[in-house]
Amino acid sequence: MIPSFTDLASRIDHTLLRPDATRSQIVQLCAEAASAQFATVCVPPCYVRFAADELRETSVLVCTVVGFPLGYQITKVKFFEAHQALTDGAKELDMVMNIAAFKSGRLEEVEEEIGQLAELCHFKNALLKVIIETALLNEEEIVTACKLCASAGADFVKTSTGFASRGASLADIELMRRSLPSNIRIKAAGGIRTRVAALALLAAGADRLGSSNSLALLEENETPAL
Ligand SMILES: O=C[C@H](O)COP(=O)(O)O
Repeated sequence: MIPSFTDLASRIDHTLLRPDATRSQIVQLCAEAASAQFATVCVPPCYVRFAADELRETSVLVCTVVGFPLGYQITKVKFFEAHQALTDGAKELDMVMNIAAFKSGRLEEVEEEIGQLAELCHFKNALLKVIIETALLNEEEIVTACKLCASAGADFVKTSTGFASRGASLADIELMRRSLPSNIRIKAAGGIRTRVAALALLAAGADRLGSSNSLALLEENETPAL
């Protein structure tokens, strides 16, 4: 079933994570999110407090990133980053999994790190999304990463940072949905540019979408393209 405008908007994180993002662009992002009623604005950590202030009289939440975009920061650094973001007003954190440790077979360390951040988020009534960066993983690794995120207490598993060689694909979402328990949600992100692509990702099992082109996803009359 095709979601209504409001339902679709409520599944989107209106995202601006470019390194050259300015304060005035964050003001515009927040105004657009309030008007369209997106789920969150996803902003760089340095703008969390500012965005929370801009959105204080709206229902739009602030989301930010941790260990972004490469994921190989040590746990103490990620924990501090997460703690500061939550103190500044973030209600959702998109944390990059330690892909380097994962690829080295150090799965317990990866799970322990996610578990620490999940516990912190839940203590502060916030949600943790874990970015596994599917562009860097094969199918077996995607399945393993999903199971590890689920057992560590993540609320969502997210496909991509938007800074790797590719973003979310339908195949990623289908595989992730098959690999995750039904209570763990999926966020598709990276390169989602059209309403047709957005609807296909939702139909494949995504619960949330992250896009730096969110307004276009709400447009009804686009040229179909994936
Ligand atoms: O987390 C979300 C991504 O950074 C968004 O990627 P995008 O800029 O390709 O839409």
